[in-house]
Amino acid sequence: MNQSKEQRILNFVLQNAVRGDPHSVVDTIDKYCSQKEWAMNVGDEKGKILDKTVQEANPSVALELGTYCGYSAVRISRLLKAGARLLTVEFNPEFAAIAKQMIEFAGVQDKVKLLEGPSEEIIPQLKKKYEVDTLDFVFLDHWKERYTPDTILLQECNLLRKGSVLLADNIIFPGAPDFVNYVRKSPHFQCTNYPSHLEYMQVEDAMEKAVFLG
Ligand SMILES: CCCNc1ncnc2c1ncn2[C@@H]1O[C@H](/C=C/CNC(=O)c2cc(-c3ccc(F)cc3)cc(O)c2O)[C@@H](O)[C@H]1O
Ligand SMILES: [Mg+2]
Repeated sequence: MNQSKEQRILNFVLQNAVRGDPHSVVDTIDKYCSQKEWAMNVGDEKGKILDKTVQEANPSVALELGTYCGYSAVRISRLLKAGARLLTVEFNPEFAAIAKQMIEFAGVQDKVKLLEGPSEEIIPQLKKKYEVDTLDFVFLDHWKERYTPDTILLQECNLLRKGSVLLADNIIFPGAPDFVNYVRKSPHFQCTNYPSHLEYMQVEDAMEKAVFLG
């Protein structure tokens, strides 16, 4: 049976990137998805905004919602300090299997824990099952209509602390209007908008940073 696009992306990385080199894995995925088949990785332009936000936050514990092929998991984890970790959540088993191989090939498996399941089930387990106290950084890149309910759930589960940084992809395209309204209207978040472009396209997009104020 013919391969999925995600399998083709992984194969291209396995054949063209440098094993153990997360930077080369990120660049190789960008090369494939800009030249051969578009895919919904955050990409290099928005990836640079992600990099800066992660470096500023310098998280000990980071969470990603929506692993997909593992592009941003590799991109984030390559910047983490020794002993820091990224928990990434993916509920599609095919995508989780691809991402697992991508993470291992990049050599960041000691920093990344892939949690397979829906975010609304995983988030309430983070404290007890995954020994999380609070989250220093959260990257939201899963289903756009889930950004708001999951942000509320993170607060209900006491997973945010004063200064926790949320960064959301696709604020313009496909768009997350209820999330933007929610965080910008909330007295508990200080928001910053970062205009950019949709991955691999000349289409306007943006990221939104929302810092939890406690
Ligand atoms: C139970 C559903 C909510 N909880 C969830 N828990 C765990 N994983 C979840 C998830 N939702 C979705 N996922 C996973 O996240 C990923 C989904 C991401 C959704 N992203 C998009 O739709 C998206 C879409 C575009 C896009 C842009 C232009 C266009 F023409 C078409 C698409 C660009 C992006 O950057 C995107 O992020 C998948 O791997 C999916 O399996
Ligand atoms: Mg996205």
